[in-house]
Amino acid sequence: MSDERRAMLRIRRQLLGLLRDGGLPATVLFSVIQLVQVVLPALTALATAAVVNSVGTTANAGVSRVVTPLVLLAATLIVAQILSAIQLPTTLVVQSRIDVAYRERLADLASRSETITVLEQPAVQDLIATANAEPSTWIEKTPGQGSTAQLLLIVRYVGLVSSALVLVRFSWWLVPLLVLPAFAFRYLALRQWLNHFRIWARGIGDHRRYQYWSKLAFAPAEGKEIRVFGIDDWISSTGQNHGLTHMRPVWEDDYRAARAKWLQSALLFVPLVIVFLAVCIQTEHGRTSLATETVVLTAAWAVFQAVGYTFDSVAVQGVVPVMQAYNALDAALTDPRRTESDTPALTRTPTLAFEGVGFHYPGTEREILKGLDLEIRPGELVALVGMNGAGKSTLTKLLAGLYEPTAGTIRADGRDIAEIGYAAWRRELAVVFQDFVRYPLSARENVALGAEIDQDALDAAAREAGFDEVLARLPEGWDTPLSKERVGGVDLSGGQWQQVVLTRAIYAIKHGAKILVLDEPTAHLDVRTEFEVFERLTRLAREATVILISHRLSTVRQADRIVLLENGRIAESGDHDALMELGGDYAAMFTIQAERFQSGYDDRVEEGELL
Ligand SMILES: Nc1ncnc2c1ncn2[C@@H]1O[C@H](COP(=O)(O)OP(=O)(O)OP(=O)(O)O)[C@@H](O)[C@H]1O
Repeated sequence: MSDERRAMLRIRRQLLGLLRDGGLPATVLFSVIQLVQVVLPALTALATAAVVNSVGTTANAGVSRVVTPLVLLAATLIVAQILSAIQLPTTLVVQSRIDVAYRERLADLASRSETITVLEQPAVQDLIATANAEPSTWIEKTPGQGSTAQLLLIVRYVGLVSSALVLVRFSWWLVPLLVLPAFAFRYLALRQWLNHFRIWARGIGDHRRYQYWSKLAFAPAEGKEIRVFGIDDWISSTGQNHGLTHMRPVWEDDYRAARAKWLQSALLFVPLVIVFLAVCIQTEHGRTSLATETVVLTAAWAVFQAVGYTFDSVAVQGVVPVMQAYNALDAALTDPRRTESDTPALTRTPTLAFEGVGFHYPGTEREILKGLDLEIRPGELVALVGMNGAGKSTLTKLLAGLYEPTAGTIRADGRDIAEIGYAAWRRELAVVFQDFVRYPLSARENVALGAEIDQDALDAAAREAGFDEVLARLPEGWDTPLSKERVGGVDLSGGQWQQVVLTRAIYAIKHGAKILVLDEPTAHLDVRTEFEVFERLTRLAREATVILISHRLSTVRQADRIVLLENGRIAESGDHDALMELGGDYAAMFTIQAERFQSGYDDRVEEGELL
């Protein structure tokens, strides 16, 4: 068996396995409906034959002979109606349950990698986009649609066997006469579909561009510019051009396919006509009954229905790229060292030690950190300063275990944090990144982020982050959604958002986190608010170690220690007075900033208040 076939078989098995997620009752009901539906044509054939048969004998045997077959026929027709009525809702329930479970597994998979190194690879991002299974085109299918289609493909063979069994009772040669052309019909129809599929997919780039340009007109931000610049005609014609470039080859293929349909039609009708004529001639000569004729013709048509239906195969094809991407992600994101533990990694605030830490980002050569040594004592407030691009944020990402050092080790009380296990280690940290996420959730949810709600601790954290004043102005206080897109929601300013994430970090400390890492948490705050927040952080440092990155040297001067990062190493380290006395780069940077303040650069600060 070729590798391609083996891979396809694996995906088919996987799709069938997904049916478990549909829930037992719904999946069983779905399967029964499909099964009954495919054997119904054979049953209908038999019931119809029984009716036809009984009509001929009524005169001799009385009305009762005809009632039973009629009831049988009516029952099959009623069952068919009932099944078709509940088929759609059952299918939707099964499909959506499978999709929900699949997406949960995919999210689990994405968070399985301890570091974000793999996630940053463009190839992995492409896989994630495909595995996400959000069909934006008719050729793409979700795992739920694929797995129900795969089940149907199998069930249809049951339909084929039941119709073949009915036929074989009358004449064995009817089976190959009908089944073989039916498979040939299926082969041709599928080939045509797959070709259509390929042509459609080839122009996917133009299709996406068409979608982009078509949506532009409705987007509020772009809508502003479109109106101001008067470019609506240009936008719509550009979109249309992409649409036409994509669709022209597809339409040409449609015409070609329509012209080639005669062969498929011949495969469908010639055997049926032969069977029809053969049965008619036999009936004519009294060798077979009208009832037999009815059965044979109905069952013959059912054979074509069972085999000739290709949409299920097309649906399975539509989910193949999704499952391939999922399997590739599964392999790429499996981290053999992952440790799962609910117990806290540390019992007390540890001494942190960066020992000869070197680092370059994956896929790049440039050393961002070069043999960096730094020790941070428990409860110390360390300010990390340096020029743009010096590697300050990189250092915090290494501390959070998002990347692993390419040289050296980071230790907590002597233990390598990689050995502790990053998941357990991160529970000891509260981190505010520069590019934090603004969740469209309530203020309370934005702060607690899934942690248990302790309202007193939330209020205290809000006070310490200076967020309490903003909260007081929010229409629903803690319950106010922090997004204009939510009903009753509000938009916060950049500085107010920073107060939200600061509150989140302080709340985490109140819930046991032992190290607070703040990457420019106050850059958007006005100088006075920043100063107040910093003062509160100084008090917080008694509960936890605080590592703070800031460019405002006037604010960080109160830190226990200021560490200047330069060329991937620690260039200067000490408290403000010691570094000023040293007269190095820190002193120079501080003097420049101080002069700017004194010359009235920021009139919100009273001279001398912060410096
Ligand atoms: N994901 C990444 N992949 C490759 N290079 C990166 C990545 N993130 C950052 N860098 C590079 O690493 C260097 C250090 O960046 P980093 O963000 O650590 O600096 P920083 O000291 O925090 O700067 P700033 O003060 O501007 O925030 C920069 O040159 C940056 O371009």
